[in-house]
Amino acid sequence: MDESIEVKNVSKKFHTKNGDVQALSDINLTVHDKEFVSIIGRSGCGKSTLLRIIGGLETASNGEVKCHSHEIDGPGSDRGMVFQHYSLFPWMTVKRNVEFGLKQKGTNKKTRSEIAEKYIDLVGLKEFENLYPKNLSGGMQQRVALARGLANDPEVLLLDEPFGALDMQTREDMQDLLLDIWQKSPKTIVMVTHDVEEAILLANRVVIMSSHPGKIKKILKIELGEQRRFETRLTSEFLKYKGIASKLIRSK
Ligand SMILES: Nc1ncnc2c1ncn2[C@@H]1O[C@H](COP(=O)(O)OP(=O)(O)OP(=O)(O)O)[C@@H](O)[C@H]1O
Repeated sequence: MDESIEVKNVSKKFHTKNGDVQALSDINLTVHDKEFVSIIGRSGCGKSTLLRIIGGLETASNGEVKCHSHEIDGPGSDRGMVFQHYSLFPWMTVKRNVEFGLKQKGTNKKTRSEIAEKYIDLVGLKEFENLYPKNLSGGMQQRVALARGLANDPEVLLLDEPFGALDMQTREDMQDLLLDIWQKSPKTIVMVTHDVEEAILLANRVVIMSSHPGKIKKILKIELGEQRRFETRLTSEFLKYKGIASKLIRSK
């Protein structure tokens, strides 16, 4: 399998007026092409910092980070990010928001309209494509953000707590949707989450981090097959993984 993301000996220190914060220490992680990796750990363990370094929004203090063998030195269209707080453009309709990245890439009007409509339909917002973000609920805005991330078709999709602000039911619907999309057309995804079940249900591997400084404690391979659904959570294998991961997160 080809390597998509390579993180080698990465450390990150933030300098603040109250002193230095060692957010990450000696992180080594390889994400393969079309692999789904989730990152989980206690608050402050450096999950978002690691994802932001991969996204090129933050630079590592030490070590190297590569995407398809190219050193990452800033954001790039090969890596798309979806955040918890949607970051939609309030002055653009749903459709324009989804089309935005395609327009930046120079995709012609007809093609970007077709692609945007496909993903808007996929996330169940067909009737809302001409509305503005302020007229949508949080869950709907999150679906727009996901549609935009997918429409850009980056080689790597980086998701930072993408469903964190949603109620449980909407969150589960979104997880099902993401599973469905990933099973139909796999792509490399790295997702940060606080939710152990979400991490296990969606991923091929779960990276469990420890805090202060943020380190990788364990990488858990999840062998639940490709055809996962909401009901997979009820299986004994799933509960076994949940038990192992929960214990690792709590352990010192
Ligand atoms: N820009 C920054 N300046 C200073 N310190 C920072 C900055 N960003 C993050 N940190 C610190 O780095 C550490 C890791 O933060 P990070 O946001 O990556 O953790 P996290 O695991 O994503 O947390 P959470 O689960 O609460 O979102 C924390 O101690 C945080 O205070």
